[in-house]
Amino acid sequence: MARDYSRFLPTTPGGSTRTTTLSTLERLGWQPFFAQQTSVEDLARTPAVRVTEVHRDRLRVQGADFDGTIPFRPDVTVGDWLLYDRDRPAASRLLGRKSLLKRRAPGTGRQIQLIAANADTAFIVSSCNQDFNRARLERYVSVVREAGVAPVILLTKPDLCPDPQRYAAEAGTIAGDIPVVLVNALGDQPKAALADWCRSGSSVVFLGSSGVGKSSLLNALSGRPVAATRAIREHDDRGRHTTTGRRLHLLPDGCAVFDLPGMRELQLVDAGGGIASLFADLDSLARRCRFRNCGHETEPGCAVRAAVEAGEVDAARLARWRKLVREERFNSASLAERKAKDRAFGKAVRTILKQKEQERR
Ligand SMILES: Nc1nc2c(ncn2[C@@H]2O[C@H](COP(=O)(O)OP(=O)(O)OP(=O)(O)O)[C@@H](O)[C@H]2O)c(=O)[nH]1
Ligand SMILES: [Zn+2]
Repeated sequence: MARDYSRFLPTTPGGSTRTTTLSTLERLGWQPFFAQQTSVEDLARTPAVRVTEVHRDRLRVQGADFDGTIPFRPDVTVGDWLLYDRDRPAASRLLGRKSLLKRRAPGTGRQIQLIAANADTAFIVSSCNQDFNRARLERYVSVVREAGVAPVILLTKPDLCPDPQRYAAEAGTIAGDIPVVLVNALGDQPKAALADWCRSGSSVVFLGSSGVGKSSLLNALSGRPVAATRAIREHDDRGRHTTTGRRLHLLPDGCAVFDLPGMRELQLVDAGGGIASLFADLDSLARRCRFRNCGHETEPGCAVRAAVEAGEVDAARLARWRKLVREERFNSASLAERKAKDRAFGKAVRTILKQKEQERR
């Protein structure tokens, strides 16, 4: 990223360097939402900086005329805004987030991992081939909406498919208000096709399975190879995991793109609100079930099953919804809750064993 040297240039009469300084911040994604949390005095004392890279031990932060590092902090992720404290960088104030993508960390601890903060738009990328999976798209849409990010569905590889419109039509029925874009990630289409969302000062992220073209899209937008695509990585003896740091690429036209190697496949976490909004009809039907915790399977007085039987609700859609809700419940149950359940189960087992023991005597 080029430093902003405008403050070293003579100011034009009537103008001030302040506007140029501000525009550098705006290029980094500074928006009224963040400015509202600060004051002119705050900013003079502790300038606003954005976290543009996350490494194991440090964070790279960039501001209007600052580009440096601060020690790693677990409560901060790429895309966050901080008020940089020169005297105690590690104590820099974290500004409230516009959006936050997070996931359950893989492994047994299943802690929450912060992935990317303050993204405006998430491109949910899928290809016009066997990768296309409606349930998975719905899952992504739920996660993204719950995170406070606006979803856009991108369908890549239309050039390799005899009937790409079929995929676009199917994706269009997931939710009427989510834009669906067919785009060849390898050609010169991406810039124009994504221009509505990749505006100066906005932050976007590509999410989706491996191989759908996320790196290719990022490269197409930046006009040069910034992300190693799979075709290249496969010929690279250093292997696939050469770039593990998460970062924010600042494109020449002022749009910021998250690059999240190995983190783009999200597990549902706290996506309840997103699922409810995507399946609003089923969600409101479920409120009319006799039992509040109805599983919509065999329970009597189930309004959801009644609607399926009446042909008002598609059974496959109900199945996808149930799966999403189940997965979300599992992922969102805190570790403590799960431990409590395990303990209760252990206790029940011990009670039964004791009873059996007594019966035998
Ligand atoms: N023909 C065609 N090939 C594409 C398109 N998009 C991506 N590819 C190819 O598909 C392969 C995977 O693309 P990548 O951009 O590396 O995919 P990715 O989503 O970044 O993959 P991961 O980094 O593994 O998550 C590469 O060989 C690309 O050249 C497209 O729209 N059309
Ligand atoms: Zn029910």
